[in-house]
Amino acid sequence: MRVGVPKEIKSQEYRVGLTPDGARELVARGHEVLVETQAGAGIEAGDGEYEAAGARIAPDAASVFANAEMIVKVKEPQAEERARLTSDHILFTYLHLAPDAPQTQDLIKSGAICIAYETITDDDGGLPLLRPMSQVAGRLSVQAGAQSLEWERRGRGLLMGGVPGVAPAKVAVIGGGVVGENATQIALGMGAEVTVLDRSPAVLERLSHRFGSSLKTVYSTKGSLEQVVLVSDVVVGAVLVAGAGAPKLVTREMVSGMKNGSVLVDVAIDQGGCFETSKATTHAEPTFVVDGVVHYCVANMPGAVPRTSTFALTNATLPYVIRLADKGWREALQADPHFLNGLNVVDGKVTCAPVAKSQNLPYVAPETVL
Ligand SMILES: NC(=O)C1=CN([C@@H]2O[C@H](COP(=O)(O)OP(=O)(O)OC[C@H]3O[C@@H](n4cnc5c(N)ncnc54)[C@H](O)[C@@H]3O)[C@@H](O)[C@H]2O)C=CC1
Ligand SMILES: CC(=O)C(=O)O
Ligand SMILES: [Mg+2]
Repeated sequence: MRVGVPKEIKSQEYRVGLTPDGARELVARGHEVLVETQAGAGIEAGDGEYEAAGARIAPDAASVFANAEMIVKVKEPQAEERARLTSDHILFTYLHLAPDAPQTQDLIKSGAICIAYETITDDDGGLPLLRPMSQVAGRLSVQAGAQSLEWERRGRGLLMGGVPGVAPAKVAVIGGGVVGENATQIALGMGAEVTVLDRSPAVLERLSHRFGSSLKTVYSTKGSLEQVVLVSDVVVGAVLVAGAGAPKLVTREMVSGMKNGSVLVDVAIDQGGCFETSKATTHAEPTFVVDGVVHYCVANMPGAVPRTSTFALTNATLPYVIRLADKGWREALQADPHFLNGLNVVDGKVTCAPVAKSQNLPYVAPETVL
């Protein structure tokens, strides 16, 4: 198969969909790899490294899209990239379609086979291609929260861990999955006072077991959530209902009741955000203030650390890229119902139930399109 890797064009996105090592694996299996010039600049993988791995370098995105059967990316295709998609393409990348009607409409119109990293499942009930970026984003969320607490950044002027004799910041983490667990680890490591809320008792039990009495766990209800949020200095939003728009758990009213200079970090912003006052921001201008509360809502947080993130991402995605290239999309998805859960849009039909529901579109079961 001809596999194309365009340079990412989302604001401040320096990851790349395939490393030179990944290209080497595909080439060794008889596939052709076409990489846009400078696509690996953010991980210091020059064109020469891709060429040494057996890939060809394309001068621009247009020639990658025109000559590749499968496009492997990191972020959801931007409008300019969507315009290049045709019914001859397989698109394999993060999509986050539930809150994104314009993208969904463009993918429907393209006729392409669109497989989303974030809805592929595994036997343990996890999301193996979201997991590595959730690990990165969870850890980064606490760094972002700590920085946003600084006075010059319009925060309360608190040091996350305090110092002897002065109390640390209070951090609440809503959602104790992969993002939540990684945020908890870093926040506790920095010396913050940390509370995790989740509506799954099993999740709370797992975290309580891992972190012991240094972590407070709270079963999440409207009432308990409000109580914790109102006294917190930093709140990390880390909930997910796979494929669906994030539930708005923190209301505008709760936000206005928070202390001035408190910080909300909405990691769930890629699924629309779990704070009512959130709107997506970029690394160029990551924060804004509503009712005195600093909001950090960057939808591609791992893009800030492209080296760590690209390698972590491609460790997870490469085996799936290889299966698609070796077998073709139909056979690869037929062989694995978890992989099939990644199919979001095909031939103009929406095959991911939560996406169809979020946007009032007809749903077609993915098994029926194979
Ligand atoms: N902004 C960014 O750059 C990035 C964002 N993300 C996003 O972070 C979010 C979280 O991802 P993961 O941790 O991997 O998901 P996960 O599935 O591992 O964890 C989500 C947790 O939320 C809990 N939850 C769901 N609804 C809830 C509710 N109403 N109240 C309390 N808890 C609730 C679940 O029980 C689960 O424990 C996703 O939206 C993901 O796409 C992930 C990576 C990067
Ligand atoms: C998962 C996601 O949104 C990201 O890695 O950018
Ligand atoms: Mg206020």
